[in-house]
This record gives sequence, structure tokens and C-alpha cells, in this order.
Amino acid sequence: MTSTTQGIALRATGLTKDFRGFRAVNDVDLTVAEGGVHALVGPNGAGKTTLFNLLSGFLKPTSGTITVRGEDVTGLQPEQIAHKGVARSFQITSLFENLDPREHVELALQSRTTMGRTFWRSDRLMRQFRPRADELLEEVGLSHLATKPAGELAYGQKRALEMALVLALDPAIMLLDEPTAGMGIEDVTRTIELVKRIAAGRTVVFVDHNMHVVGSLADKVTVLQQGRVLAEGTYEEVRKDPRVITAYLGEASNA
Ligand SMILES: Nc1ncnc2c1ncn2[C@@H]1O[C@H](COP(=O)(O)OP(=O)(O)OP(=O)(O)O)[C@@H](O)[C@H]1O
Repeated sequence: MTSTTQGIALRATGLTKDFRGFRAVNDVDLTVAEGGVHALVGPNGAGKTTLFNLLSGFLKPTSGTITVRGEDVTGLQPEQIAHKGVARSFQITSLFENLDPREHVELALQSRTTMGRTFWRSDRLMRQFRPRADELLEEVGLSHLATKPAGELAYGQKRALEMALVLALDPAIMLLDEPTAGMGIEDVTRTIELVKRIAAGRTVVFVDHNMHVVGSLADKVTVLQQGRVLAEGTYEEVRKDPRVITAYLGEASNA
């Protein structure tokens, strides 16, 4: 690690992504501090999800580089990037309808071990993950639903389970895609508290449209518009920035 990368968890330089001639992410420079909570915001179509997919290896950049703690990870597969300690959540969860939350978390925990590629798993082997699985369910407020089939969980509970699955991977850098999307106020408040706890000792990058969530959690905010970085700073700084106000007013008048 060189002195210029010290204290930097994740860095994108000149990151660009074209989709058949359309530039969704345009020459983005992003520096995420080690231990920081960094929000990506911007009007619809600004390129937030595309940027997330680039950072986690689900999309390959057209040009530019991505480093994790100073190490170049550009073009690596998602699993390889996950091995560097970067894990992401998804906006839409693909849970197994018939498995319960405890089984989901046990599977996520065992995927980190050498047993990860074993097709056959005995109950006895899986049980060794139960204490940690139960701790994680407690952490996300799902203890009382540990044995209910995931297909029967309410929306907010599914999102909480998804958070437990990311936590099971114990990533140093956690990417959360709209952790409060579609939630009612109670679930939003609980999720804010959960992300605060998760962020202790970790780096968190998240996308969220809810400015209350952004203001409550983020120590740094990057505002994107039409694929470019429009503004960057603390929440207080960017919310007063006339360019940001104009971008959001534009969105409101197009709605
Ligand atoms: N696979 C794709 N092929 C073509 N265009 C795409 C593709 N993915 C995204 N885009 C376009 O790139 C732009 C940025 O999309 P993206 O989903 O990254 O924005 P966003 O900021 O996450 O928006 P939202 O807040 O609505 O989720 C949009 O104009 C979108 O239509």
C-alpha cells in the first residue's frame, strides 16, 4: 500500500460505462474513506446502480480503474472482488421461498468456508453455524421469525434478512443498494439504527433516495447526475449546493 492509498477503502478513477453508445457512468472519480459511510445519491437514471454494479464487479467498465485498499480490482469477477472483502446487497432479493431465515443465514455462513462448494450438507455440519446465524438474526430483529418460510415474510422482514445475509459474509466494505426502498417509517428507522451498528468497524457505501436516511447515516455524499459527479461533500454541504437543488427540482418538474 502506498501513502496515496492509505486510509482509502475504495477508489474509482475515470470510471466510464457505455451501454450500446449510451454513457450511463461518465468519467467518475470516487474516493471512499476507510471506515466511512458514503452515500451515492442523484435523480432517477443518474447512474447510481450502474456505478454500484461496476464497483462490485457485476458489470465491467468501458474504461477507468477500481482499486480496493490500493489493489487494482478492475475487471475482476464479483466473487473475486468479494474475496477482497467487498460484499453488496441487492435492491430485489432472491430468497428461497421455502427456506426459513435461519437456514438462509446458515447457508451464507457456510459459503465463506471450505464447505462452500460442497453440494451435500448434513444437518450436523450445518448446525455448527446455528449460534452465529441466531446472533445475526437477533442483530437484524428477526429472531422471532427464525423458522418461518421466507416466502411468508413481510417486505421489510425480507429486506432485514437480506441484510443478515450480507453481514454473514462479514465484509470490510459493504455496498447497500437502497436499504430502505419501499419501507414504511418504522422499518426505515430500524434500518438506520441497524446500518449505524453495522458501520462500526466497517466501510459502508449506500444508495438511497430517502434524504432523511442519507442525512442520518452518511459522513460523505456524492451526487450523480447523468452519469457524472455533480457535487460531493457532507450532507449539509451538498443539500445547499445550488447545482444539486436544480438537479432535484428538474426531477420533480419531470415527475
Ligand atoms: N443494461 C443497460 N442497458 C442500457 N441502458 C442501461 C442499462 N442499465 C442502465 N441503463 C441506463 O443507464 C442510465 C443509468 O441507470 P441506473 O440504473 O444506473 O440509474 P440510477 O441512478 O440507479 O437510477 P434509479 O434511481 O432510477 O435506480 C439510465 O438511463 C438507464 O436507462
